[in-house]
Amino acid sequence: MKSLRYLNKYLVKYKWRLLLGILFIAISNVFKIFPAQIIRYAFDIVKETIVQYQVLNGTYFHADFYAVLSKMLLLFGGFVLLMALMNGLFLFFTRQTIIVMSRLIEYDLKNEVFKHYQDLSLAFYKRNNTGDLMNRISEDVSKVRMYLGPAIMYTLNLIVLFVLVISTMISVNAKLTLYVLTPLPLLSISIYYVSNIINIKSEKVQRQLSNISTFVQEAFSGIRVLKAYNINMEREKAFLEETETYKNKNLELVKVNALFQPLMILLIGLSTILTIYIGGELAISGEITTGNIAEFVIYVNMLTWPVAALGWVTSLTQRAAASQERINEFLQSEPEIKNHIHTDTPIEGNIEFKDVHFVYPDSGIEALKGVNFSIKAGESLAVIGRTGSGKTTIANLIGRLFDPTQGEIRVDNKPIREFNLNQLRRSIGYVPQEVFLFSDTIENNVAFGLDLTKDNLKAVEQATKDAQVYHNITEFPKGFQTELGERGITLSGGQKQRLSIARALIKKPKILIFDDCLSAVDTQTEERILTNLKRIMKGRSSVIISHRVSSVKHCDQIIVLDDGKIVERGNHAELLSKKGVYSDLHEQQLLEEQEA
Ligand SMILES: Nc1ncnc2c1ncn2[C@@H]1O[C@H](COP(=O)(O)OP(=O)(O)OP(=O)(O)O)[C@@H](O)[C@H]1O
Repeated sequence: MKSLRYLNKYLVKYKWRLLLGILFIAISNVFKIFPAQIIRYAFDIVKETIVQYQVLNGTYFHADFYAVLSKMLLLFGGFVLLMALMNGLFLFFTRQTIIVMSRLIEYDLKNEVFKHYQDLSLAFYKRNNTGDLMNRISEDVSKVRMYLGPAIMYTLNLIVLFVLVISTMISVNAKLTLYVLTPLPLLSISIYYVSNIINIKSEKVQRQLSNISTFVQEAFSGIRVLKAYNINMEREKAFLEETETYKNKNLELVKVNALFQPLMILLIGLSTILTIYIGGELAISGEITTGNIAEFVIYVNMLTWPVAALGWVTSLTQRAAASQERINEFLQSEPEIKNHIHTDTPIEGNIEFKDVHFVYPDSGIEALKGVNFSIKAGESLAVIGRTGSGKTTIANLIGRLFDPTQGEIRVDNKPIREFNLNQLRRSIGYVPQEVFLFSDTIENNVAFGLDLTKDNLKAVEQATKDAQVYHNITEFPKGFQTELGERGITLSGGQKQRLSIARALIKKPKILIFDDCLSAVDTQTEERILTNLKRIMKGRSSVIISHRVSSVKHCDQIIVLDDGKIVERGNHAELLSKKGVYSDLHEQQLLEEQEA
């Protein structure tokens, strides 16, 4: 339960709504109590006057007496109706304050969790799977909302009602009060157990539903592979198994749910029977009136739902506490990469790696083992090497997605940590190996956060021209407004890569990093992109990571990586003359090209 204390700051933020809610709960309950007393009064009047009415039978006053009595009862009826309406009105206000407060806190909490997610480092995302991250921001926050809304509302309601009803009941007859309230704790405890079983079973249903969603989502996004391997039958069978499990879990839940209502009605009925039986005895002995019995039946019925809700609320609160604990666990995880500098210093683009070592925290793999190089602003550096040699790691370290485990990275002759992290990342145009396009228009995918002003629209056009993808876009019937499906499935691999390049170029970055992003582009288009790059990147630095010699041969400096170490360095001509790894790679790729 301690974890829920975290939410107190939000309760303080919305204190006025909460206080108003409490006031409305109190008022609505007062309107609930009055009708019971009016009914008791009416009962007693009818009981007392019915004898007189019978005595007057046949006299002149008989009809008048009837008219007065029925008018009075009609008035009482009207009163009860009015009270019910007022109760309803204040119940509406209660929900408008407390339930709205819970929705506002849910909104704030979701935003807080998302903002924190954004600040966390890549290592955090490696450690936690996407499903878990999504669950905490959606399901867990919803469970916490149930505590802030219904749980708080029903608890307050119960407290207010208890004070009002029980004190009224005791003032009528303490003995009867004691007897009729006895089954209520039993009701509360049983509801607690039943709702716990319901919750456990619903969670199982929910989990199975997520399994089905993941299954279906993978089936859609991997549709090409599935079709190519023609394994429709196997997938259908697997899907059938998943839905069968879902059905069975749901049927179990339905069974327990079916128990819930009858159990409640049984226990409520038990209290009513007790009220009438013991109340009847007390009325016979003259301790209470028959009107009091009617009044008590109403009180007992008024109490049963809030008392039953107590069991439900306890179970809700326990679940909310567990969810909040999971949320807190994420909110308390600190980003490994911290930003201590909040002032912007213009970045020129000089980069220096001084004996940089890097070990991935989760796998323990030493991806870089003493890497040294420097790039002056305006120069281009190529990184070439076998798969797994550490090329992407260099890109990751320049963007401070990780910090080196040993050695130092300097930008403009200053340790990289002394730059505002946000500004550093804003100054870098990074084209990753795996292109990710959002389900949005081409225009928005390239502009990527920039306002679509007239100037920016021009820049989008220019960037796509520089990335050699403009003519592809204009060929689509909707041009730049073409919507890209999930992960851009309407585009070819090469088109996606070029769109991703355009997205980096539009930023006019001081440092441009191409991480093997020309692999799906033919050599002629590649040549044109690289020529455009020379023009755009004048005075800015570029890092081109590739497997292909054709992508790196024009760079000012080329480093060849092998198992995290630089094994050769120089420009294209120098490396060819060395007749080493680079020259072998060049020959091999020339041969492959000729064969192709
Ligand atoms: N996030 C990570 N967590 C743990 N280990 C990693 C991570 N990323 C890369 N590695 C490991 O670090 C080593 C270097 O990886 P890196 O991605 O830098 O290679 P690369 O040269 O870019 O390879 P490729 O050309 O295939 O992209 C590899 O052994 C890889 O398995």
